[in-house]
Amino acid sequence: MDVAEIVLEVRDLEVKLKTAKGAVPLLEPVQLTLKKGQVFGLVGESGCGKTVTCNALMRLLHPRRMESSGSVRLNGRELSNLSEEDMRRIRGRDIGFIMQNPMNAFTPVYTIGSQFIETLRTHTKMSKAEAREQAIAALADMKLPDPAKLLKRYPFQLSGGMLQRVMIAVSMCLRPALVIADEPTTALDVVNQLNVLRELDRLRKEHGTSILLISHDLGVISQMADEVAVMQKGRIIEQADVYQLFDHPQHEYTRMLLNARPKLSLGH
Ligand SMILES: Nc1ncnc2c1ncn2[C@@H]1O[C@H](COP(=O)(O)OP(=O)(O)OP(=O)(O)O)[C@@H](O)[C@H]1O
Repeated sequence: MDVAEIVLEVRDLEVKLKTAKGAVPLLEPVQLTLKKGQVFGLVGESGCGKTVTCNALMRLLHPRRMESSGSVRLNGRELSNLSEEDMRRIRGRDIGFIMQNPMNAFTPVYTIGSQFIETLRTHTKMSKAEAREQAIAALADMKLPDPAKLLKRYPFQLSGGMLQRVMIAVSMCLRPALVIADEPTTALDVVNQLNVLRELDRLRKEHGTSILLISHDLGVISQMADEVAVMQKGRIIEQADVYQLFDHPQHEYTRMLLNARPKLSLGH
């Protein structure tokens, strides 16, 4: 693989839970490599360690309860030894994050506009007016109607599907190299699921963003991912190209997940 193409390289990422009786492993050494513009699917049932993996990548684990080790490189830069301040700059600017429940991503007492503009200004030198213009353009790009009006709304005034698209607009606006999408469609109905997946796919194609897509749903993964890792009990048990994994699953657990998947189609 051409090194210049590698956006994220994770080596021996381990997480342990600190308990009174000693450290309990939550994540066995994980290896991941994401190329530019690639969608990497991380799949597995509830509690297998998907969220712990992405929190460890972003260094968002609770330091008193968990410890992690290993190497995480983003565009060649090692993240594991950066200061907390440098890491804060990277989150949001170089790594975008889309979470399962968009309502949790926004503070209920502030308008969408003030939160969007604040995020942009934290990471750039934009004036308020410039940030507002950028926010409007990003919302329009996500095909959200009347973006200027939308900025004046509060999160609870939007449907789940709209709010999820606002979150994608926020997380993609600064053109991060990597977006971590943790169950981005689980809280949505089927129509909104498809719309959100289509938008993610389009943004990846247009901007070459790499996406780490976390899901328990192999139907979603099959539509989006190029490469897939299957996780069980904190361990990656199988990893392959999406066609290889779906046509020739090696592990019994993968076969079980495949048999349980719902049918979705992006129409391509
Ligand atoms: N703060 C915490 N304290 C103690 N244990 C935790 C904590 N967070 C996660 N765990 C444990 O780590 C394991 C992995 O959890 P994780 O949330 O990563 O699973 P997941 O695959 O993301 O599941 P889901 O799909 O339900 O979000 C689980 O056994 C969980 O109980």
